[in-house]
Amino acid sequence: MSKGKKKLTKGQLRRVRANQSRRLKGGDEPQWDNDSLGPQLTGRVISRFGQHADVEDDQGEIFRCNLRRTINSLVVGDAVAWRKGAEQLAGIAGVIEAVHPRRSQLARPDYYDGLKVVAANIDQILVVSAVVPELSSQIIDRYLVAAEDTGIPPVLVLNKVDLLDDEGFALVEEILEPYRDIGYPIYLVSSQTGEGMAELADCLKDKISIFVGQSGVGKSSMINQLLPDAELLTGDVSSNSGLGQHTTTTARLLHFTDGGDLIDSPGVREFALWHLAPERVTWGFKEFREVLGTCKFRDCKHGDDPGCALRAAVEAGQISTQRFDNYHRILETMNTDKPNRHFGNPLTNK
Ligand SMILES: Nc1nc2c(ncn2[C@@H]2O[C@H](COP(=O)(O)OP(=O)(O)OP(=O)(O)O)[C@@H](O)[C@H]2O)c(=O)[nH]1
Ligand SMILES: [Zn+2]
Repeated sequence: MSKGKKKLTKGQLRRVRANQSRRLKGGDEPQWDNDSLGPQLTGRVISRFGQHADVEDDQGEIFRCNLRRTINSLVVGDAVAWRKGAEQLAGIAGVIEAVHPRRSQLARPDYYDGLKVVAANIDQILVVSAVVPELSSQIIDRYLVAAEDTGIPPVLVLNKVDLLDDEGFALVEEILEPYRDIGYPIYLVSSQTGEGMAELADCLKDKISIFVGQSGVGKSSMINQLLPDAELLTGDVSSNSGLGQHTTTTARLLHFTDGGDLIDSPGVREFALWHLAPERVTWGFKEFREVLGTCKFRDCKHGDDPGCALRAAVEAGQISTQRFDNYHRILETMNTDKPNRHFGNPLTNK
């Protein structure tokens, strides 16, 4: 403000403030009066950016919408009630009025918001690993714990099986056996030769899935095969709308060729267990649950503690040694990673 400027009266100040807050909340966006809005419709948010969201209606048509100010959280995957405007206003086709209750949600740590929800109504998390560069049960367990924490069922996918000979297959089966035993579905695939991909497509049908896994395991190769239009993944819907380049960093919902949907975004892919308390990690090993609470000491660390029921179960062959060892290694690395635990990914150290 320049020095010579006259002070505003109280009324002027109030109006300026009201305008400012309206602007912050997207109040400068075009609004329809009730008469020019159609009947309430159902739809699904396939992309969210700033004060807008792209809503897909039941016929598969996409409409860019404003949000009613009463909506305080809206993410990709949300089921919404919305109305179409009589005509488009500045590229906006309608307004989202309400968000239906979510059956699941995925959050990631955020510098400003603590945990930030990034996607909703996900039915399954595909934990992708690969023969190359490395098949690590510890990395699988990290993702499984993170998935268990969300309550969204995980599915294991092992890619690049084209690189395995018979001996390799036997080794892989050995590593995967503990997961079969505790009931996780497992798909062995090659996105290169197509082996196992039809079965995987079947598992994706009628569900909203996300793919997680370390860089290089072949998520993109796999997704590109399963999607009708690979460029959609990095495509920028906003380029012709004048609304800026928001979509490359935001999560998006896309449709698989054989049915089912994918939610994809860099943020979602990086999802991991930065933020979990040690007890939650223990709980994330789902076969431990029936034994937990039966150790001799309530604060049992399940190490060398006397009367540890978990260790006894491992010794009795009820719980896999591989899983038990991974559990301890994960806790150790979480302890040493503490300073950046909330803002870095322990899987990639980024
Ligand atoms: N042999 C073989 N190689 C594969 C297969 N699937 C993917 N690859 C190769 O693995 C490498 C990594 O594949 P991407 O699809 O980029 O892996 P990604 O998981 O998407 O990696 P990020 O994009 O870094 O997250 C590429 O060189 C692919 O060609 C497969 O089934 N068999
Ligand atoms: Zn114990």
